[in-house]
Amino acid sequence: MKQSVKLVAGNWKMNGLGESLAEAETLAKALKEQAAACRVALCPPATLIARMAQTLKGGVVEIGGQDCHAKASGAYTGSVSAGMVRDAGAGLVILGHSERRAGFGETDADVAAKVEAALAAGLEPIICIGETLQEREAGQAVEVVSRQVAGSLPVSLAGKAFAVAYEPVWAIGTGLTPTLEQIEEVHAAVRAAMIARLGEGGRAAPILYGGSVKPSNAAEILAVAEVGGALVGGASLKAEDFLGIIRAV
Ligand SMILES: O=C(CO)COP(=O)(O)O
Repeated sequence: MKQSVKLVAGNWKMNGLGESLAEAETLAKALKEQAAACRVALCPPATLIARMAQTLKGGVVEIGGQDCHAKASGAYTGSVSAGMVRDAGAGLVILGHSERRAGFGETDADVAAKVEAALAAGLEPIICIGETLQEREAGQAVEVVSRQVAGSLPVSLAGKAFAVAYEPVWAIGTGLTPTLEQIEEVHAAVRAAMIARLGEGGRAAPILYGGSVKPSNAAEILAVAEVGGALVGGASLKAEDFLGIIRAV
């Protein structure tokens, strides 16, 4: 099976003010100097994209947004379009994170519309999917992520640069992770759903794992079949932890 180069992306979420900004900038500068065997991206809050793009200029570390609106412009107070995210200096954008699905009511159709907007703006989307604890316990994890892939990935993605991130909701920020067998099972199902949706165009895009990734578990998780990288939350705010994860690839 064709595997693209691994991608390790840090999702800073709504962090990056005061002390956490100082720490994040230290990390960004350390990353710039670091040779990595994988693609590395940082996804700061929208207000910090331009600043981080400046800090990381000339290096290999990429920048991503955490969301964008589905429309290109207009009367959408408080929103930021994909074109604006791109213009600020990002090349990627996280879409459909479970915190947006749960907290802002985003549906698969909303996510698919945002993916179209991201592609139109020249951004590489990282499309997040993942089951809740209740769904996992009901034995529905594979069914849920397969449905999310079918609903959140527009067919126009075939042949484009993008990634899918499998983030079990119950593993985010909890310190809990699925077993390696569970990760392998879901990633295989996600790949099958991507191929069912996009044909051959669903074969190459990396499927990242996200949820309590840290230096101590990164190597074993990233070695699982079909794990094409990691989407890292908490540990991406600490230089030592994020660098440890990158070294583990
Ligand atoms: O939500 C995540 C990344 O998008 C994962 O967060 P944690 O790494 O903090 O569990």
